[in-house]
Amino acid sequence: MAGLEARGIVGPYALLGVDLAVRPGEWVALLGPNGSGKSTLLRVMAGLLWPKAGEVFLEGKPLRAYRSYVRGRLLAYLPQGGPYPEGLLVEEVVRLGRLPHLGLWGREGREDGEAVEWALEVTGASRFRGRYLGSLSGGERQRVLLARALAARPRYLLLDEPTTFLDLEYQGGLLALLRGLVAKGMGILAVLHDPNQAAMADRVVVLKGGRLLAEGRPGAVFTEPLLQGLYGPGIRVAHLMGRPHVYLDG
Ligand SMILES: Nc1ncnc2c1ncn2[C@@H]1O[C@H](COP(=O)(O)OP(=O)(O)OP(=O)(O)O)[C@@H](O)[C@H]1O
Repeated sequence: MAGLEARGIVGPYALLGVDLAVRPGEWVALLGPNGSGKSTLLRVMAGLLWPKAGEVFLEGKPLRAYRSYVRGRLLAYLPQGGPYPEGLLVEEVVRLGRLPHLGLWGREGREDGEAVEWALEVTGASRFRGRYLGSLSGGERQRVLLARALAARPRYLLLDEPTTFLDLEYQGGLLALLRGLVAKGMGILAVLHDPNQAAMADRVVVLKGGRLLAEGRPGAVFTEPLLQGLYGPGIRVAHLMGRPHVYLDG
């Protein structure tokens, strides 16, 4: 079946039995308090950590049965932090995203060049192309790393707090970009701390203590009782233009 699916994931670390699926053309936001297991789950679904029990399926086949270059064509992952290839030029960093597509001799073709140009363009990173990654600000670097993930032209994109470091304009740009990618058929799973950003997704999944606490449309999941249970009594929810807006009542 088309999709990236985690079934009954137990361990490593905090995960106590989690089921989560993302389908092509769907944007799922993953939320939860610090330490609830979001990054761990993302890394399990990216094939970077192996669970103690349970299995991840990619297009119906166990993720561990894929050769890494085949998996790398289908699945891209943007981590939360480093290490970063600081000594590489931005264009070189983004070209790394094409590695799963290159043959034995690593020769790049027209399609590879086009994918790199497209990724630099849509992330607004073109103007940094000749600079070293290590010379960029945190937000600029984040856009380049997203471009590297997109350059693979993956079917599924896993993003761990992609809006961190971005100013408000680029946060909006990134969320609009995700919406556009989903409209073209990409499946996206993004860890987002801000419920207002998560409310733009098709579906939200909330983790607490390594278990799935709630899942569904943002408007159905983001209620005051649920959010207050997660983040404290100061959370309020207003509804504007059919979408929940979450704020702190100081
Ligand atoms: N390498 C590790 N060794 C031991 N414990 C770990 C390791 N990585 C994560 N953990 C633990 O697993 C739990 C979940 O961590 P994880 O990073 O998945 O949480 P998170 O929900 O992404 O948190 P945050 O919102 O703070 O990023 C935490 O208690 C963390 O300390």
